[in-house]
Amino acid sequence: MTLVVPSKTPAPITPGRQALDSALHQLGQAGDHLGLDDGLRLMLATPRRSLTVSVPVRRENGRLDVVQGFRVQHNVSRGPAKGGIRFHPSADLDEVTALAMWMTWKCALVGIPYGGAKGGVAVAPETLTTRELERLTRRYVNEILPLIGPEKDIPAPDVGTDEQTMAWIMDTFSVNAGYSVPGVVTGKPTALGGSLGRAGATSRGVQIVALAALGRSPEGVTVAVQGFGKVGALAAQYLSDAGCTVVAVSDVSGAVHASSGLDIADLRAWVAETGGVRGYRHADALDRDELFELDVDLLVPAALEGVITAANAPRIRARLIVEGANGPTTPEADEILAEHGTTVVPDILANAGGVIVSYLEWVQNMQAYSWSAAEVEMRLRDLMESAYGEVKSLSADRGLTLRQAAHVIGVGRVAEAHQMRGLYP
Ligand SMILES: NC(=O)c1ccc[n+]([C@@H]2O[C@H](COP(=O)([O-])OP(=O)(O)OC[C@H]3O[C@@H](n4cnc5c(N)ncnc54)[C@H](O)[C@@H]3O)[C@@H](O)[C@H]2O)c1
Repeated sequence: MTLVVPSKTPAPITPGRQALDSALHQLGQAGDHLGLDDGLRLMLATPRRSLTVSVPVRRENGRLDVVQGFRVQHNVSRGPAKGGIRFHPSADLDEVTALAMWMTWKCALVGIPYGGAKGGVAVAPETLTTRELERLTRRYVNEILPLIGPEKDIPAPDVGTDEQTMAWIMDTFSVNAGYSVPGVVTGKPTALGGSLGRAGATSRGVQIVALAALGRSPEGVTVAVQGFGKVGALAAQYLSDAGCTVVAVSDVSGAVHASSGLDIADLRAWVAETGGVRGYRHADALDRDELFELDVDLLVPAALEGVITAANAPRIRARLIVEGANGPTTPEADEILAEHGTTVVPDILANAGGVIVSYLEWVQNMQAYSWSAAEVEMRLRDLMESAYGEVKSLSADRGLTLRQAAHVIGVGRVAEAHQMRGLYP
């Protein structure tokens, strides 16, 4: 059964609505497999709390702009809500709801005691000065203040936000509380209680599951990565460090290709200097869309959702796709890839390294204690490898794709929590 939840977004279909439709489709499939009743399906399809806020921001030239912001807590049956905050012009309530839903299943799948949430502000951060960005962040936090807190809902970085954004959030929340509350956000600078290993955690997790799914020596394995931000750049770096040959990467500025392999450290330095991969001198320029069709072994989408569709899936030659991004593959594309025998390691498993180390950061904050980088990485590796093993074996036992198996496990654990807690009143 595919669940249909009324949308606040009118036609035409937006990218956010497509993401929410995909998330509901995946939930519907898992619900069928688990035999969930309609009432429970409706509970799981419906966010517990959704807040839309207007965020006024004073620009440097004195003009006042007002942008929309959102915070959605999809489910809190297993613990406090957890999920990133995105600053991107296409952020809307549907997109944020889909991303929050995926967070719920992801936390349950990797066995950490959180529910799912997400936040977004419909703004292009690169068009704002640092001071404008700080004012916008603080005002947005002030608007969503009633929802967040270390025991209620803990934000983290996502597209367009970073450690600095988290520092402003932590400060704004703490000033309002009257004392320092490091546990209100994760992905903070280490100077404020951030965890060692958090910055590269999502990418490290991508590397761990990619190597497990390859099932052979990484030497000679060719890789293409879409998106060269926080997740994509370090995923490319860690895969390259492991012995893979990263032949192509793209970002919003363009795409570059070198059949003998890119020097990822050098390319990261180029991006730090120029702002994008475009024009990198030791590689050829490539059309951004061509990256998906390259004859590579491994494809890592690490930008935005809805990029692998029925239109380009038939031309994908990679035998393995590891989803660094959330929701990069539409359900129609998923079917085509499954028919072609392409293995897709789904987002809720592949990019769970970020929320795992966020959880470890929060545990350290709540205990006023810190672990070494090696301890953090060991715990991350343990949780990623055991979740991968569970998904792989359920997929083999029941003839499911890895995405279906991951959803059956994640949705099943949340459904069980609901059933055990019962319904109040
Ligand atoms: N940051 C995290 O810890 C984390 C954790 C789990 C999942 N994710 C997911 O990973 C994805 C990337 O997040 P991030 O934190 O790296 O964001 P980011 O803002 O740091 O990077 C996004 C990258 O995507 C690129 N991009 C945007 N549009 C593109 C296009 N059309 N073609 C090619 N590249 C394009 C940007 O230029 C940038 O390089 C998102 O789906 C996010 O939800 C992030």
